[in-house]
Parts: sequence; structure tokens; C-alpha cells
Amino acid sequence: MLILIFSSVSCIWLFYELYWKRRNLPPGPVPLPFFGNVLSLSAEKPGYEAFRKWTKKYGDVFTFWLGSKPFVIISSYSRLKETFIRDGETYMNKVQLNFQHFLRDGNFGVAETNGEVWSTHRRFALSTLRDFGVGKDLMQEKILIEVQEIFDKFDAHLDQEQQIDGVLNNAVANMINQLIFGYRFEDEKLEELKKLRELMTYQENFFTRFKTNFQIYVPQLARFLPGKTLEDGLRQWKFDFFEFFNKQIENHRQNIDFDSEESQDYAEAYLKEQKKREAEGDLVTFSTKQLANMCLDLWFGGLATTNITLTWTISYILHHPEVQRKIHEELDQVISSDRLVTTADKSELPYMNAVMNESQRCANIVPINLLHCTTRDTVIAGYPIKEGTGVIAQISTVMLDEKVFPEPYKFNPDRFIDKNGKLKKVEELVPFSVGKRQCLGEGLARMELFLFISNFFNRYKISESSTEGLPSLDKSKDFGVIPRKFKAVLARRYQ
Ligand code: HEM
Repeated sequence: MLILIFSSVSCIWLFYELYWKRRNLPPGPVPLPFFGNVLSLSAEKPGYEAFRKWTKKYGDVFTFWLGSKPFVIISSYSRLKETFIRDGETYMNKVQLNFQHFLRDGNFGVAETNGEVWSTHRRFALSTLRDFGVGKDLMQEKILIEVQEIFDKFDAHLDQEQQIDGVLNNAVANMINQLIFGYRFEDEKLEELKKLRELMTYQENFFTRFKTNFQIYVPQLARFLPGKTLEDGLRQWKFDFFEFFNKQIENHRQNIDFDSEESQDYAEAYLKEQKKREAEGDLVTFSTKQLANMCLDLWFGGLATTNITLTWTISYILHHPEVQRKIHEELDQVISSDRLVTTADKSELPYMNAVMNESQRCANIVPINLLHCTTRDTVIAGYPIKEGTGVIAQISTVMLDEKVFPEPYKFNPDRFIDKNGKLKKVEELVPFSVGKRQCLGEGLARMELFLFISNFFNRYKISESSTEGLPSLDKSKDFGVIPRKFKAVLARRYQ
């Protein structure tokens, strides 16, 4: 027994000496061989508390080991400003993991690529989204069609128990699919949506279980685990999703009028750009495989995140009847009818905006942010950091900073209201992250969240289900934050 304890301690010490001190990284929690610090995250899921404790102990710059790879964690807003915001180019690259390469059949897409591939496709996606009216009336019109559809579905079961999450999820799926492929899921396409939802549920369960995270971050030991490998677990899922994307891409290719100036959706705009580039001799940059991977990034970036935020927002409000009462009071004063709420009303609804802010802060849907790495040698908080070192903009810790947000786990929209009753701008609210890789769909997401939630509460009063009670706000069972699935009772506010 003594020998066992002695050899484990020596192993940790050796690892510390070899990998950490020698690399001159900022101090942080002592890593275990192979595991690094991941076990601390699984002990207190989804991980918020581990990062808060380390920040208190080591400061806002410390080293955290994901398996056997070190990451410098940036966990305060002032330090994010100094690094990711003011020196963005140094922090813009992403770490590439083996399984991502398997999933994408190479270096494709926008969320996990670097260099020219990333910058060209990020720019193209942003300008295409702008052309389709993200942040403008054109996109609002599309979202309001979904709001109407949500109303029709909920109105069919007024004053009865009904499932809330599925209706919202379909509306968000319709939005993102319209943007990418130009159609909503209705009539015969509903079967397609059913299949896609099954795939999304599979992915949600797969990536939030312990075994998958162990396989991703501790691959050296994971290959001795019984059962399916990471790749086996993903193979069919990958096939089904890419089959859907490739089918849409082919349909588009056959039906496009390449001579028309305007494009109806992202896939059409992309295929036109592809043709243009091919005519100029560039057969690589706008490849069809890249398009399929962009569809994957936009689908995943756009659907799960927005849906999770919506379901948590309604859940928090259900838990706080006084918040619902204040939302209704404000809507009664400003809108005072059952007309649709639009973005033109946004500045007149400070409390509604405060509720959205507080919901995003408390939902805090990215407990550990995406994995960046430095593009050049740099210095962080006095520590010399080599090119290629992992760095994480730890936004969940910033949004739980008790100096800025006292009682950080309390849902309190009033923290975003100033003494004159106006909306307070709080820089530390960073759910979409900061810097060069800041969320690409932020404009769309903000518009969807505001229009779905404000119209929902203008039309309905929501009460808890008498059979199932309030939706759970417990996050301690999963590695990530997953949507709330719940029933509730809706009553119309205007007859
Ligand atoms: C409430 C909704 C959303 C939240 C909270 C959210 C949050 C985030 C965060 C935290 C990142 C990582 C930034 C970083 O690397 O530091 C990100 C990246 C990204 N998001 Fe979002 N997102 C949302 C909605 C969307 C939507 C609607 C889309 C698509 C239309 C989208 C597409 C993306 C893409 C493609 C990236 C990768 C960008 C890049 O690497 O350049 N997201 N998002």
C-alpha cells in the first residue's frame, strides 16, 4: 500500500516538474497524470465552482490541464480585455482535436479551423447573414412568422398541461434551416425534422456523458475502455447528418439560377461564390465538403445554443412569479394590446431586456469555453507564453464574478436596472464571448431571443404544471448545460 501511495505521489511530482514548471506556465491546480484537472470538473458539474475556486486561489490567470494538455485560463473581464479583446490576433487560433478531424473528414468548417480557411469563411458567413437581413427588418419578419406559428400551437392547448420546449425548438430549427437552406419544416418536411431532432438528442446525450469526455480528453487511457470507441459512437450520427446536408446541397445545385444577383439562402450564396471562384481557377477554397461543414457549424451553433437559452429563460421566470408579474406590468404599459412586439419596442422595455440579460447570465450555457491557442509568443500577467499554447476565455467564470454580480447564483434581473429604471450596460455580461472568435450568430440569436420571449409573455401567463411541478434548475448531473424539457399551463392575457 505504502509503495502504491509513494509511486503515485512521485508520478504527480514528476509530471509537475517535467510538464508544468519547465514550461514556465502560470501556477494552477496540480494536475494528475493523464487526467490533468478534469476530475475536479466531474466532481462538481458542470464545472463553474471549480473555476471560481481556482480563480480565488490563483488569480485570474492560471493553468488548467485538460487531460495532458495545459490551458492558460483567463477568468476576469479586465484580463479578457487585455488579451482576447486588445490583442485579439494573438488569441484567435483554435486547438484542433483528433476526433474533430474524424468528424469533418479534414480541416473544414469555421468553428475549428484556423488561418485562411477560417478567416475567408467567417467573413463570407457574416456578410451573407447581413445580406439576409440579420439585425434588420427582413429577418424580423421571418422570426415573427415563427412567433405566429408558436402561438397557433400553444393556443390549441390553452389552460391545459402542455409541453413547452418542443414548440420552441421547432421554431428555432425553422429559422436556422431557412437561413441555410431556404425552407421551413412543414407538411412532408416534418418527418425530416423529426429525424434531425433525434440526431440532436443523440448528440446532446453523447457529448454530455462522462465516457465521451474521458475519450476526448484522456485518449491515452480511454482506448483501454470496453465498448464503443469515440469514432464508433459518432460514425452513424456523422453519416446521417452529412447525408441531410449533402442532399440539400445537391438539390440547390440543380435548382439554382446562377445568373440571378440575389440569393435566397446561405447554400445558394455559397454555390454561386464557388462557381465564381472556380471560373477564376480556385477549385479549393469554396469546396463542397467545406460547404457541408459550414452547414454543420451553423446548424449546431445556431440551434442548440438558442434553444437551451430559451428553455432556461422560461424556466427561471416560472421559478420567480414576481419577475413574470413585472414583465407583464411593463408590457401592459408599453404594448398594452396583443399586437406583436417588435425590435422597435426593445428600447422601451428595459425590464424585459434585463430579464433576457439575467437569463443568459444564469443559464451560462458554456461552462468551459472553446479551446483557443496563441498564434505567436506572448506574455500574460508577466508569464512568457509560447506560440501554440492553449488559452481559454473563461466566460462562465466572468459571468459569476461576485464583485460584479453579488450572490451570483441568484436570478435577479434588477441587477441590470439602474436607479432611474433604465437598462444598465454591464460589460462583464459576455455569453457570446469576446475577441476575433466571438459568436458568429450573435445578431441572429439576440433577435430571436428578444422576439420569442417578449411575444410569448405578451400573449401568455404561464403557470407550473400541476402534475410535474416546476422545471428543474439543477445542472449538477451533466457535463454541459442541456435544454429544460417541461410542461406548463398557458393562459391568454388578452381574449
Ligand atoms: C444564445 C445563443 C448563442 C450563444 C450563447 C452562443 C455562444 C457562442 C460562444 C460562447 C462561442 C465561442 C466563442 C469563442 O471561441 O470564444 C460561439 C461561437 C460560434 N457561434 Fe455561437 N452562440 C449562440 C448562437 C449562435 C447562432 C444562432 C449561430 C449561427 C447562426 C452561432 C454560430 C457560431 C459559430 C459558427 C461559432 C464559431 C465562430 C468562430 O470560431 O469564428 N451561434 N458561440
